[in-house]
Amino acid sequence: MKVTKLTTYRLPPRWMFLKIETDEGIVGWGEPVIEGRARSVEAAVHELSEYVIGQDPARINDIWQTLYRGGFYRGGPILMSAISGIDQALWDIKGKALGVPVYQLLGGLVRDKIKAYSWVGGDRPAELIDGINKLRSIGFDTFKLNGCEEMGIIENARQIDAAVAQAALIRSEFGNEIEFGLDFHGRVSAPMAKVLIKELEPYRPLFIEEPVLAEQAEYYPRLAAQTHIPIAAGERMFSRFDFKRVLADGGLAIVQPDLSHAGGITECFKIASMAESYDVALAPHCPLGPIALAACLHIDFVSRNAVLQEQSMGIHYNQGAELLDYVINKDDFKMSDGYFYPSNKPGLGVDINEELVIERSKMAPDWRNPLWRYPDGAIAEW
Ligand SMILES: O=C(O)[C@H](O)[C@@H](O)[C@@H](O)[C@H](O)CO
Ligand SMILES: [Mg+2]
Repeated sequence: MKVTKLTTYRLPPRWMFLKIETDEGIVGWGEPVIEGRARSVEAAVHELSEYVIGQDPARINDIWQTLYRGGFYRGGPILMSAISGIDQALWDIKGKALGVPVYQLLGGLVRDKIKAYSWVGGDRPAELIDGINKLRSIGFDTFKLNGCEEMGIIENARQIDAAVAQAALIRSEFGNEIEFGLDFHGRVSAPMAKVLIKELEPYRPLFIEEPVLAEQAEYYPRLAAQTHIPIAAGERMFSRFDFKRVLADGGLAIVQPDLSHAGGITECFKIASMAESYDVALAPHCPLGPIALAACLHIDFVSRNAVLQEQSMGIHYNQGAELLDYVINKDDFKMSDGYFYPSNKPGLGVDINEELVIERSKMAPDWRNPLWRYPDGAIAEW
């Protein structure tokens, strides 16, 4: 079998799908994208396609190594997201050619289901109680919300208290009936992370995500030493080589590689195993579409240290399309009582409605995240 064509479709809300065709008629789908830089990743996919077209799609490892090492420069969000989507599509092809789900090719199920969590509250957390109640009614008991709004490098007590108040409100309303992660979203400086985490201790969030920016990863062990709250990060790390330093330095209780940014199934399977060797949990990051989510689930179903799966149903970013809009059979994502269950379909197990994809790709938005500024006009981390 040989790869014959790579086609990309930028789509609402802010996604990109990649279709890889072969000379035997088997097609694989991937989701290479960096939210807000879709066109850059699209260019990277097509630049890398010369190393994929004409190749045997079964040789995923060799293609991955060629894409990663073949251009001298390597890593980073754009190239690794392009590699991720190509990798996902190649695994989809392999599973379809062999008639088995990808997780069977990775050693089979290590669990019967994986717990999902849902975002609540949006960019500037609001209506948390209503949001959580609505999501509880469809089976979720684990949530994630932004831990704060803009946070100055040195912030005043009012902002700190406002951030803490939302955690206090959730605990006072729901006690320990539900769990919630707080995503600092990289908005918090290292000095303020110490202050905010200390004030949050009494409310016992399930984890604190990206307490500082990935470029400040040396603070993870220092922050972990001052708190009992598990620290999570990983969406802005792009290969084993980013994760190895962080795992060796310690501090992370949960790694959150993104299957569409950190090298795809091939690389994230290895990252999951590296994390397990440090007794670190896995919770793949996935605010994206159905192909990315399917790729995450295959890794969840073969990784003992997988604990939680992010998914984007109802996420505040999904304006113009929802998670399963482009999926022909919504039951591909069997979900009940807040858990996802493995699909028995071959490959990634997602049948994409290509006709709809082609039609909606004609109105693909150039999504951008908001640009936040402090009162003094300086750029704030969003
Ligand atoms: O945890 C999450 O889902 C992420 O922090 C998410 O909010 C961002 O990755 C966003 O998608 C960037 O545009
Ligand atoms: Mg996050």
